[in-house]
Amino acid sequence: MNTGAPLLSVDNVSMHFGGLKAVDGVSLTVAAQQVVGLIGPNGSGKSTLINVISRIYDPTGGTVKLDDKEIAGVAVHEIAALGITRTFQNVRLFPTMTVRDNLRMGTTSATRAGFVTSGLALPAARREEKAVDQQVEDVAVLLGLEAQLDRVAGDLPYGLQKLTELGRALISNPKLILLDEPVAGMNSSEKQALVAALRRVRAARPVAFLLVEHDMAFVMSLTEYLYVLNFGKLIAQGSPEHVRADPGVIEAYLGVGHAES
Ligand SMILES: Nc1ncnc2c1ncn2[C@@H]1O[C@H](COP(=O)(O)OP(=O)(O)OP(=O)(O)O)[C@@H](O)[C@H]1O
Repeated sequence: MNTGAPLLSVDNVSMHFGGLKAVDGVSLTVAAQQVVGLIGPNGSGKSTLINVISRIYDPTGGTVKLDDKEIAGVAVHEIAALGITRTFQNVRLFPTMTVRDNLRMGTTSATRAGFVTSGLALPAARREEKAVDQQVEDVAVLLGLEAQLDRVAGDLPYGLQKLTELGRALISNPKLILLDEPVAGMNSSEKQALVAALRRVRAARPVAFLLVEHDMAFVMSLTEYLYVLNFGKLIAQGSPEHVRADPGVIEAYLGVGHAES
């Protein structure tokens, strides 16, 4: 699947917190429109790596490139305009705002400036606001959220809040969405709804995903390629079938189980 220059290229990235090597010399790539999984036992460095890619952390070492351009120096609030958006392990919506307004918050700063200045009723600003309205409608239809647009986000069931968060990540037409444990806390019908929504998104939009998840059934059903972290280091990579049979991966997971038993 990895033909041509990768969309995302993580090269020898480390993130140390004092003496703790949370991520230690990790390299991985994500091709355009590919769905890649990042798995590993608790504390293996998955979220830390997602936080480096989304510019929450400046890595201690290594480089991250999007479309062959280094993203070091890009501010965290500028990363969506570059083409990388994300969802969080715990839902981070504006709970008192409507779904529609939460989705609007995902538009990039250039578009939002248009939205604010539309108070001046400039024709260009009005056109831009209409375009944002259309983007919101399109994403809501794609995710099955059209009936929820005027509901207050905090009143929605958990699964719909997670879909709203995905919608917010989609609204700026990113090249890459980082999903940090998207099904954590979901019941099985909510998980199925998310899998179906992600399949629709893939069919409709040219977007790649890098997803961190513990739920193996979810990972196996969606990803084309997997990377496995343990104690901050990459210990395996390959197709889901290949990784599932890798003795080092089985040991990493069983090791956790043994330590707990
Ligand atoms: N801001 C921080 N300061 C200090 N240590 C941190 C920080 N963030 C993470 N760590 C540590 O780095 C290591 C990796 O944590 P991380 O959250 O990236 O793992 P994870 O693989 O995402 O785990 P989980 O699956 O449990 O979410 C852990 O030992 C964690 O305690």
